[in-house]
Amino acid sequence: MKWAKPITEKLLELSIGAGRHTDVLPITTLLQDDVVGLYVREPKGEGWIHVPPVKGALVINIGDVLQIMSNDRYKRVEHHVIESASRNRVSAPIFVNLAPDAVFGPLKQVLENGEKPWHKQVVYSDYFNCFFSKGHEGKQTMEFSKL
Ligand SMILES: O=C(O)CCC(=O)C(=O)O
Ligand SMILES: [Fe+2]
Repeated sequence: MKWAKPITEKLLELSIGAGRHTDVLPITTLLQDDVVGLYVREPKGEGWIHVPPVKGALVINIGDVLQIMSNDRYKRVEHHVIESASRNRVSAPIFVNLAPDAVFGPLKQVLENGEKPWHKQVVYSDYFNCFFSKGHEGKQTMEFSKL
Protein backbone atom coordinates (compact mmCIF):
# COMPACT_ATOMS: atom_id res chain seq x y z
CA MET A 1 0.00 0.00 0.00
CA LYS A 2 1.38 3.38 -1.00
CA TRP A 3 1.27 5.10 2.37
CA ALA A 4 2.87 2.23 4.23
CA LYS A 5 6.23 3.21 2.70
CA PRO A 6 8.52 5.24 4.95
CA ILE A 7 8.23 8.84 3.90
CA THR A 8 11.22 10.94 3.01
CA GLU A 9 11.95 14.50 4.15
CA LYS A 10 11.64 15.54 0.48
CA LEU A 11 8.11 14.14 0.25
CA LEU A 12 7.31 15.88 3.51
CA GLU A 13 8.43 19.25 2.07
CA LEU A 14 6.24 18.73 -0.97
CA SER A 15 3.13 17.59 0.89
CA ILE A 16 0.01 19.77 1.10
CA GLY A 17 -1.56 18.43 4.32
CA ALA A 18 -0.60 19.82 7.73
CA GLY A 19 3.13 20.56 7.93
CA ARG A 20 5.23 19.19 10.76
CA HIS A 21 4.26 20.72 14.07
CA THR A 22 3.42 20.05 17.66
CA ASP A 23 0.10 21.13 19.13
CA VAL A 24 0.51 24.04 21.52
CA LEU A 25 -2.32 23.18 23.88
CA PRO A 26 -2.34 20.40 26.49
CA ILE A 27 -4.30 17.69 24.65
CA THR A 28 -5.85 17.21 21.24
CA THR A 29 -8.47 14.51 20.69
CA LEU A 30 -8.61 13.53 17.05
CA LEU A 31 -11.10 11.47 15.09
CA GLN A 32 -9.80 10.31 11.69
CA ASP A 33 -11.88 8.96 8.85
CA ASP A 34 -10.59 5.91 6.96
CA VAL A 35 -8.15 7.82 4.74
CA VAL A 36 -4.54 7.42 5.84
CA GLY A 37 -2.21 10.39 6.20
CA LEU A 38 -1.24 11.09 9.82
CA TYR A 39 2.39 10.53 10.89
CA VAL A 40 4.09 11.08 14.25
CA ARG A 41 7.80 11.53 14.92
CA GLU A 42 9.70 8.50 16.17
CA PRO A 43 10.43 9.05 19.87
CA LYS A 44 14.19 8.64 19.34
CA GLY A 45 15.11 9.31 15.78
CA GLU A 46 14.39 11.19 12.65
CA GLY A 47 11.81 8.87 11.13
CA TRP A 48 8.04 9.07 11.10
CA ILE A 49 5.51 6.48 12.28
CA HIS A 50 2.23 6.14 10.45
CA VAL A 51 -0.90 6.35 12.63
CA PRO A 52 -3.44 4.19 10.83
CA PRO A 53 -7.10 5.08 11.24
CA VAL A 54 -8.84 2.60 13.56
CA LYS A 55 -12.61 2.58 13.32
CA GLY A 56 -14.16 4.00 16.49
CA ALA A 57 -10.79 4.96 18.00
CA LEU A 58 -9.54 8.42 18.89
CA VAL A 59 -5.96 9.68 18.62
CA ILE A 60 -4.89 11.54 21.77
CA ASN A 61 -2.07 14.00 21.11
CA ILE A 62 0.01 15.50 23.86
CA GLY A 63 0.91 19.12 23.22
CA ASP A 64 3.50 21.57 24.52
CA VAL A 65 1.44 22.72 27.51
CA LEU A 66 1.01 19.22 28.95
CA GLN A 67 4.72 18.53 28.54
CA ILE A 68 5.52 21.71 30.45
CA MET A 69 2.88 21.07 33.17
CA SER A 70 4.21 17.54 33.68
CA ASN A 71 7.80 18.86 33.90
CA ASP A 72 8.71 16.85 30.80
CA ARG A 73 7.26 13.54 32.05
CA TYR A 74 4.82 13.49 29.16
CA LYS A 75 6.38 14.34 25.83
CA ARG A 76 4.60 16.32 23.15
CA VAL A 77 4.71 14.64 19.76
CA GLU A 78 5.64 16.23 16.47
CA HIS A 79 3.27 15.17 13.70
CA HIS A 80 2.13 16.01 10.20
CA VAL A 81 -0.46 15.02 7.64
CA ILE A 82 0.07 14.07 4.00
CA GLU A 83 -3.02 14.39 1.87
CA SER A 84 -4.10 11.51 -0.35
CA ALA A 85 -3.85 12.25 -4.06
CA SER A 86 -7.10 10.45 -4.78
CA ARG A 87 -9.41 10.85 -1.76
CA ASN A 88 -10.47 13.68 0.51
CA ARG A 89 -9.55 13.10 4.11
CA VAL A 90 -11.70 14.41 6.95
CA SER A 91 -10.44 14.66 10.51
CA ALA A 92 -12.12 16.18 13.54
CA PRO A 93 -9.69 17.52 16.15
CA ILE A 94 -11.00 18.76 19.48
CA PHE A 95 -8.57 21.17 21.08
CA VAL A 96 -8.58 21.56 24.87
CA ASN A 97 -7.34 25.08 25.35
CA LEU A 98 -6.34 27.43 28.18
CA ALA A 99 -7.64 30.94 28.86
CA PRO A 100 -5.28 33.51 27.28
CA ASP A 101 -4.34 34.95 30.69
CA ALA A 102 -3.80 31.55 32.34
CA VAL A 103 -0.39 31.13 33.92
CA PHE A 104 1.04 27.63 33.63
CA GLY A 105 4.26 25.78 34.32
CA PRO A 106 5.27 22.54 36.02
CA LEU A 107 2.48 21.57 38.43
CA LYS A 108 3.33 21.87 42.12
CA GLN A 109 2.12 18.28 42.65
CA VAL A 110 4.75 17.13 40.16
CA LEU A 111 7.49 19.08 41.94
CA GLU A 112 6.51 18.32 45.54
CA ASN A 113 9.26 15.75 46.07
CA GLY A 114 11.93 18.34 45.40
CA GLU A 115 12.16 17.71 41.65
CA LYS A 116 13.94 20.44 39.72
CA PRO A 117 11.56 22.38 37.44
CA TRP A 118 12.65 22.40 33.79
CA HIS A 119 10.28 25.20 32.82
CA LYS A 120 9.25 28.57 34.25
CA GLN A 121 5.69 29.79 34.79
CA VAL A 122 4.47 31.56 31.66
CA VAL A 123 1.32 33.33 30.51
CA TYR A 124 -0.48 31.20 27.94
CA SER A 125 -1.02 34.03 25.44
CA ASP A 126 2.73 34.82 25.52
CA TYR A 127 3.60 31.16 24.88
CA PHE A 128 0.91 30.93 22.18
CA ASN A 129 2.19 34.05 20.39
CA CYS A 130 5.76 32.75 20.48
CA PHE A 131 4.58 29.35 19.21
CA PHE A 132 2.76 30.78 16.22
CA SER A 133 5.45 33.34 15.43
CA LYS A 134 7.83 30.47 14.71
CA GLY A 135 5.71 28.56 12.21
CA HIS A 136 6.47 24.85 11.91
CA GLU A 137 9.91 24.82 13.42
CA GLY A 138 9.42 21.65 15.36
CA LYS A 139 11.07 21.57 18.73
CA GLN A 140 12.41 25.12 18.99
CA THR A 141 9.20 26.64 20.37
CA MET A 142 9.69 25.12 23.80
CA GLU A 143 12.75 27.28 24.41
CA PHE A 144 10.32 30.03 25.48
CA SER A 145 9.50 28.34 28.78
CA LYS A 146 12.82 26.57 29.42
CA LEU A 147 14.72 27.48 32.56
O1 LIG B 1 -5.81 15.91 10.59
C1 LIG B 1 -5.09 15.33 11.40
O2 LIG B 1 -5.03 14.11 11.50
C2 LIG B 1 -4.21 16.12 12.35
C3 LIG B 1 -4.57 17.57 12.44
C4 LIG B 1 -3.63 18.29 13.32
O3 LIG B 1 -2.51 17.91 13.50
C5 LIG B 1 -4.07 19.51 14.00
O4 LIG B 1 -5.18 19.98 13.73
O5 LIG B 1 -3.31 20.03 14.83
FE1 LIG C 1 -1.66 18.91 15.21
